[in-house]
Amino acid sequence: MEEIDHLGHERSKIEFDVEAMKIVWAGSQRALEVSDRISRLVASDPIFRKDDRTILSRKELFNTTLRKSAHAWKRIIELRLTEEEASRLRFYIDQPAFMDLHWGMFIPAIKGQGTEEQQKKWLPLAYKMQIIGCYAQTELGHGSNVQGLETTATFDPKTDEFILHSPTLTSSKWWPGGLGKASTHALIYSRLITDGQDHGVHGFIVQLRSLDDHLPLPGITIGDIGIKFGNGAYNSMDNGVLRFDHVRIPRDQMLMRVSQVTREGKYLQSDVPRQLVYGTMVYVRQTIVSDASCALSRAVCIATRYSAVRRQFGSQDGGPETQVIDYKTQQNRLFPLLASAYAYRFVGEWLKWLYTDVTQRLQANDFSTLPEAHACTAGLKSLTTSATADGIEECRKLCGGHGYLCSSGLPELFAVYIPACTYEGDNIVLLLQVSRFLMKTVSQLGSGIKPVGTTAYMGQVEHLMQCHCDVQRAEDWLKPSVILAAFQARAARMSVACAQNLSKFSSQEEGFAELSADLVEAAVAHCQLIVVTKYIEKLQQAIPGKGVKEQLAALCNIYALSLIHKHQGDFLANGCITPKQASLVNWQLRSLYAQVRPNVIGLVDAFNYTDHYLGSILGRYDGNVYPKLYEEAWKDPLNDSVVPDGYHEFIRPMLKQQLRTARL
Ligand SMILES: CC/C=C\C/C=C\C/C=C\C/C=C\C/C=C\C/C=C\CC/C=C/C(=O)SCCNC(=O)CCNC(=O)[C@H](O)C(C)(C)COP(=O)(O)OP(=O)(O)OC[C@H]1O[C@@H](n2cnc3c(N)ncnc32)[C@H](O)[C@@H]1OP(=O)(O)O
Ligand SMILES: Cc1cc2nc3c(=O)[nH]c(=O)nc-3n(C[C@H](O)[C@H](O)[C@H](O)COP(=O)(O)OP(=O)(O)OC[C@H]3O[C@@H](n4cnc5c(N)ncnc54)[C@H](O)[C@@H]3O)c2cc1C
Repeated sequence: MEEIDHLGHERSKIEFDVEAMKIVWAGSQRALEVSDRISRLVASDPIFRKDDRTILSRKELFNTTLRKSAHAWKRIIELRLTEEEASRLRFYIDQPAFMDLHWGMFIPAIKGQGTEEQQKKWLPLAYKMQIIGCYAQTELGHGSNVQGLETTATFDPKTDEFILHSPTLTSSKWWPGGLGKASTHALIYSRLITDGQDHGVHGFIVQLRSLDDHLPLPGITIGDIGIKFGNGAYNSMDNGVLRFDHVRIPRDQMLMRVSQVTREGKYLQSDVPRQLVYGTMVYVRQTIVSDASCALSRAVCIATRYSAVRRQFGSQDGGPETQVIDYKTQQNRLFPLLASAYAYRFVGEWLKWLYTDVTQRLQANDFSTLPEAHACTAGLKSLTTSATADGIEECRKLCGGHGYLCSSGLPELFAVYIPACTYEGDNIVLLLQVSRFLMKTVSQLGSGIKPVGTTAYMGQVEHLMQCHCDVQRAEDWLKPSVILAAFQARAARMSVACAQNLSKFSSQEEGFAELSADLVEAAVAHCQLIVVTKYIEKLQQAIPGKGVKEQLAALCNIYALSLIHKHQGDFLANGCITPKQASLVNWQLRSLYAQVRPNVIGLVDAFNYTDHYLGSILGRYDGNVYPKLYEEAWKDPLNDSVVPDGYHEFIRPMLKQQLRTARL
């Protein structure tokens, strides 16, 4: 049967080169080729099917995780996939699994915090999957406050061993992914005690389960922490609980790049900063920003395609009703999310560069950019995951009732995504780290230390405190210099106001506690400025392809102006713009929406997602929504029988009872 493209009319209107945009989104022609090839490989392999995920029991679901992971590993070896291809394979399989923590945290932690000797010993085993590792930091009683962890690792000089112990219930390790059922080893963060002295939290490699029969080793109690939010979703992951009862490990299993314990039990600190113990979190936070663009683009792709298919009201003379995407309210909710997906993509690319740069510097013992890398990864992780979680839910609402069906793909996407606001650092806790960095920057302004990198704008603080926005007409809002000036003035004024208010308190700590809500807002303003700046810088590069740069520029303006509109309270209260200029933002936004409207299907096609990856009937490439929704409904297990299983036991007696009552 001939396949009909229900979105063909939309595709015929596109004014730019979608294939060229696919390259921009993927990062390069080669990255697009890899992505395309691997996504098809996954879509065509029945072991990677995922359409039944929301109706599987927990045990069945976890079993599919094991099967998919083992099959993926087999394919990686058979096809000799490169690291980039393997990571794409993981992405398109699209099921959280213990492998994520093994490759994404256990291995990077050994690389970042292990000595050369330790890396030589452990990395080959981990690379060949002869051991499976997880990252066990969080405890039942403490997650955000890493310095408050309670697990102890006490050095015993008699045997040259550490004794790992969980002294209280709250010291039980709680949450680590892969810990519950799959991992054989863990990187355990625990307090180092030598000679009765507590040296704070350090990382230790600990074997948990036998490599022969997978049973827990003596002194170890271990299990899964239970069902999490939503059907399917993150329940494919075995987040675990772990307790130690005086478990002994050799001394050389403490990761010793940052500090060492000698054979005699002497504690030594190398000249690398203590914060490197937190280095794996910086690495993962950076990856989470790129992931945010993927999750948001996926939801936006579904909502955009469906909004072009769905029609409500407005039929003239019996003609078709209006496509819901043509309602200005729909555009005002959807297009800023589309723009955000692109914005997060570009800031994610930049953050990856920043992370690579700081890693190279650390290897050369240059630690100068570490505080900025920490602030940027923490802040952008927080900003992008919060906006993405809200954005996915908005996309569900943009799809009306059908968005609530699991077959729309949106409920599972939302459920799997929202913990990103919590893991790798609660988003508020992370923004408070950014605000500390900002307050330090402001306090150093008079001392001759020139702010650099993402805080360079603070160097013109005197100008930014009094400058006036230049906008007279709506089109003036299209000038990058005008947009940047407004965002810089807002960020600088909010930080300076916080710093001035902090100085009114007798202690810095008291001030921070009291003003934390304002400090978080200042941190958000700073992070939004980074995203806008990096998007504008991206547009200064050569971008080939007919109309591609124009579309990206329109989206950049939508991103920035929709933020000014949303946060106009900040911009107005700080005198960065006038009420008249705020209203011109809306005029310009409407005109930008009209400009991108014919191109939105092209802009989501450029993500190049397969129907398998999208996992959504509403987001199907061909837009053939209604017949497929109808077909899908009949596949529900409830429809296996016409009369439900409990009819004779529950429904029939009730009906007969009513009949008897009625006769009475
Ligand atoms: C088929 C398969 C085959 C192959 C697979 C291939 C690929 C798959 C691979 C990959 C997937 C990739 C990656 C994804 C992996 C996983 C993601 C998915 C799931 C997520 C799993 C979740 C894991 C976790 O959640 S782990 C636990 C995370 N925990 C936290 O984030 C805790 C948050 N708390 C903190 O970070 C800190 O405690 C704090 C809040 C920062 C406070 O710390 P502390 O009290 O010590 O600090 P102070 O405030 O006093 O600050 C002291 C000083 O230090 C500076 N600082 C703090 N942190 C850092 C840092 N990280 N770096 C640098 N500097 C730091 C701080 O600014 C202060 O500085 P000053 O003294 O100068 O002010
Ligand atoms: C799905 C998932 C996977 C995870 N995987 C892992 C893993 O693999 N390994 C691992 O070690 N951990 C893992 N974690 C744990 C995760 O890192 C922590 O849950 C996270 O760091 C938040 O810490 P918490 O739970 O202690 O939150 P809490 O700190 O208890 O937060 C509770 C509330 O208190 C607020 N709050 C806390 N401190 C402050 C403060 N100073 N100022 C203002 N407000 C504050 C927070 O904003 C939040 O609203 C995972 C968690 C989840 C949900």
